[in-house]
Order: sequence, then structure tokens, then C-alpha cells
Amino acid sequence: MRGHVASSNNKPSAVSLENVSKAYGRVQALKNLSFSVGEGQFFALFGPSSVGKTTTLRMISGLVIPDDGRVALHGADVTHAPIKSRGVSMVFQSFALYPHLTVYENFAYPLREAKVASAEIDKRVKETASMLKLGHRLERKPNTLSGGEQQRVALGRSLIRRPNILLLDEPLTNLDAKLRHDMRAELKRLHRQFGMTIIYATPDELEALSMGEEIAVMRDGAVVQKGTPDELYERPVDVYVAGKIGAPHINLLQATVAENGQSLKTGFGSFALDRKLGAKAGDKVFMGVRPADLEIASASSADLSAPVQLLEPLGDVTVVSLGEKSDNLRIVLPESRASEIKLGDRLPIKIDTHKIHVFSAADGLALR
Ligand SMILES: Nc1ncnc2c1ncn2[C@@H]1O[C@H](COP(=O)(O)OP(=O)(O)OP(=O)(O)O)[C@@H](O)[C@H]1O
Repeated sequence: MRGHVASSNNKPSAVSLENVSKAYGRVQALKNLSFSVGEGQFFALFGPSSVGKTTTLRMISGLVIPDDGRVALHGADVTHAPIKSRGVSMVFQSFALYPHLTVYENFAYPLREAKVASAEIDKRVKETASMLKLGHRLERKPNTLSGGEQQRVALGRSLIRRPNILLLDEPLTNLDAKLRHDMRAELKRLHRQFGMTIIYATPDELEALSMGEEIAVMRDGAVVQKGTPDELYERPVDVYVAGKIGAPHINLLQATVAENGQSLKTGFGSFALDRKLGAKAGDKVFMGVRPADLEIASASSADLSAPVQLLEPLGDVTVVSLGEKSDNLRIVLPESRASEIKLGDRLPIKIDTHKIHVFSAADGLALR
């Protein structure tokens, strides 16, 4: 996939991985993985545990050499280039700080190594500490800090070098909810201010969607789909991506393609589609519809009606599950509307047919 090296405007990508593979003994951590990241982009690498996110970042930084494939930075092949020459800085999930040095000296260390002048070091240490709310901890040693504070020191030690490419491996995992929220905003601000390329690995969907200008969704050591949050939400390539992107999760109903190839039969009745599917009558599929694309309608305009099985209040909205047997449809209602509803009530529902996704039951791929 040579086309991955350059972005659409022919400028080289900041980072490009082409068909890289890596095995650890019998574990195939990465399999023919390819993706590219534009210069200055905030890019998210998203997928569950063990999918290969850390291995991918380590390969970009030079800590792991691929068994096969090619790694390029700014258009130059670095597959076998030494770590130091790459201009890449990585914050690990399990951060390693210098235990005998104070927070100040942990921050200053990479700059002293790079022979930066003391006045500049002092300025940057204080700036970084204040940004990470560590100004009052500068004289402490790492082992006297909380896990979250230690993680922020690790982050600061990478940021202070103003790297061209910053790799962040689940950097906010150890922080409490409030600090995570603040740190996300801080990272976005830093990105705007310094314009470096950031690749941010996370198993957290909301984090990937809120941080990433583009997101690569990973499964089994490969990228299944790369796109903006909207592209992934609107046009998932398969049932896996559809299920990973969007909260509450997309509804997936077992369905059969009807005679005309243009409607689906489900446990909730038949639904006309706005297009003819590339599938045969009788083919088994999944009909995907997002909770947000269902609404309560008047009885005369409803596409289906079903009893309320479960009400899950989430504060300002409530997730309402409808259905009788195993088939189940979730819709999201404002709390004010949901408060009028009781278990067992039959609700008339309208589906936005333009928003129906169809996936092959055989291989999970989207049928357009
Ligand atoms: N040094 C290693 N030796 C052996 N196996 C490894 C090594 N590093 C990674 N693996 C294996 O490779 C696979 C991918 O691991 P990786 O750490 O890249 O996943 P991840 O998506 O970052 O997961 P997590 O979110 O849990 O960190 C896993 O099955 C892991 O056990």
C-alpha cells in the first residue's frame, strides 16, 4: 500500500505504517497493519486491550522493529533507524520516572541532556509544571506523589522536549474523572499551541472520539477503519466498528432480506430501505439503527410499536429498551419525556430509514 505514504495533498504524512507485522513467539501482535497520520494531526488509535496499540506506538518510536513492512516519518524510511534519530517522544502506560530526582529535575533532565541553557530550562520547567498543576510538587520525589501526579510528571517530561511527534499510550488511565477531563482539554490546548503530531492510544471510545481529529479503529493487530468521528459514526465499514462507535451502542437486529431486496424482515416487522441492497432475497443480515435515530411518533405515523422492557435513567436522558422476546431496541429520551413512561407501556416508534445500516451476517461487512 504505497499510497499510504503521502497524504491527499501530496505532502508526506508525519507517520506512515505500511503492512507492518510483528510476532512475539506465537502471538501475532500486528498483522499487515497500515495507516498514516497527517502532519500536525491529533490522531487516536482506538481498540480494546491486547489489540496491538502499544506495539504500534513502540514501533513508531523505534523500540520495536517490525518483522515485515515499513515505517516512515515525514516521508523518510525509518524502519531500522535508531530511536534517538526519530524526533519522537513517547509517554508509556507504565511510566518510569527517575526515583532519586525531584519532580523539577525529572522535568529538567531531558533538557539538560540536550544542553539547553539553565534560564530556558527553568522557564520551561515552571511552565510545564503549572500546566500540569504540579507547581507545588516540584521539590518532591516521585515516590511521594499519587499515581495520577506521577503520570502527569511522565507526561510533562515528554512535553518539555517539544517533540515533533508525541506518542501517548493511555496517558490518562490513572487519573480521576475530573482530572481526566481537565487533562483532555489541556492536551488539546497544547496541541493547538505547539502544532506537533500526536498519536493517542486509548481503549476508551469517548476519549478517542473527543480527542481524535481522525481515529484508527483496531482489531486483532490491524486497522479495521480510519476516519473522522463523523465518518466512523455515519459509515462504519462493519458490524465491529458500528458496535464500538456511538453511545448508547447501535441496535443490531437479526433480519432477512425481503424479495425485492429493498426491505428487511425483523422481529419488529418489515422495514423499507431507501436503497436496493447488493444482497439476495433470504440473505441473513443485521439491521443496525442507532438509538438516536429512533423517535416516539404518533400511532398513525409509527413504523413499529413495542412494550417498554427497561428504563435506565442517566441524568438528563434515559435509555429506554423496548421489545418482547430476545429482540431489543434501545432509544434515548430526554428525562422530562421518559418520566411519563412506565414499564410495559407500548410506544409507537418511527425509524429514520436513511439512517438504517445493514451488515452481512456472514462476514459482518456493511452492505451499501
Ligand atoms: N514483549 C512482548 N512479549 C510477548 N508478547 C507481547 C509483548 N508485547 C506485547 N505482546 C502481546 O502482543 C499483543 C498486543 O499487545 P499490545 O500491548 O500492543 O496491546 P494493547 O492494545 O496496547 O493492549 P493494552 O490496552 O492492554 O495495553 C498482546 O497479546 C500482548 O500480550
